[in-house]
Amino acid sequence: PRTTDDYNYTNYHNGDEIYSFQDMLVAENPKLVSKIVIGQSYEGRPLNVLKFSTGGTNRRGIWINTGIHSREWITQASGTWFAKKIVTDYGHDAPLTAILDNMDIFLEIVTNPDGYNYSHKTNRMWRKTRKPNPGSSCDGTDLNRNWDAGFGTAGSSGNPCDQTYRGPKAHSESEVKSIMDFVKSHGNLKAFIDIHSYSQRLMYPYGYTATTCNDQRELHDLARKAITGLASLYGTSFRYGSVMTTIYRASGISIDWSYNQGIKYSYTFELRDTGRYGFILPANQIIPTAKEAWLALMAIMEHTKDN
Ligand SMILES: CS(=N)(=N)C[C@@H](Cc1ccccc1)C(=O)O
Ligand SMILES: [Zn+2]
Repeated sequence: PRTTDDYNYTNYHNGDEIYSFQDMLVAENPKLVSKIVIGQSYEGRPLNVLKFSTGGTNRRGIWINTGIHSREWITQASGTWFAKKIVTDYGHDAPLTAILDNMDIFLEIVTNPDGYNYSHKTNRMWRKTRKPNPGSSCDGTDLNRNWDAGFGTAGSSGNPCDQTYRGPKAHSESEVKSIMDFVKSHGNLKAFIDIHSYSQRLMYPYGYTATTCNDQRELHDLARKAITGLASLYGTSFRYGSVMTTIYRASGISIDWSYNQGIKYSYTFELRDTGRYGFILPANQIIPTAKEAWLALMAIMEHTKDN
């Protein structure tokens, strides 16, 4: 495709195609979109973050990432659709325009580029990174168990052959460390949203402990509002609540770390479906999935702007 208008959003794309989409989007919208390279993956791929900003200096920001688990292709595809939606709606949709007139949005679409490449070329069901583990024949670390929040406690594995292998130590993986460093250097992020698939859930901290987080009431009410908006489009139903109570104990997860950094509106999505297709969601569900999820994201972003 020569432009992001004739990019085919109804299909899945490999890492190179998504990276060229990102460059096209920046070139087409130089006053609204820029690309920040926050680091590189183990195999040397750039970790690209799209910044959507209408000005100001270090405005309050919203962080969104997709594709931490490479096989969850619906999330990178939705992230691509979100990026195009933002530039399309700015100046035309009043709620989105108000968000961007007050806040910046940071979107990392291919958060695990090595794993994503591997899931296209070699093993569709690959989840982790591609860094070898010394002393083991099993490669890769689970980027959603490597964060410095309850790291190494129950809810992750110390076995490199497990899908939830946490890595040798907290933020040992460059893909996690790069986001951590960016979040800390920015210092003014108010929302942190990590998008996964599948099982149709919207969750907030904590995963590493059964302790109720301080903002549980507000996060629960906002989650309910968000999934109500999501369901208004096609009737898709999401469960919601804390990670621990809604899915299972999970330690070293992104949103427990971001919440403990003081980013109150820390959420994680599990997009479609509930298991019929699982990670292999048919491409004809990409746009409906992205459209309904966008309604939930808008509810969270509007609330963040106003609080
Ligand atoms: C199917 S899955 N791997 N996306 C499920 C995902 C659930 C989860 C998301 C966010 C935080 C904690 C737990 C995970 O185990 O990482
Ligand atoms: Zn996942």
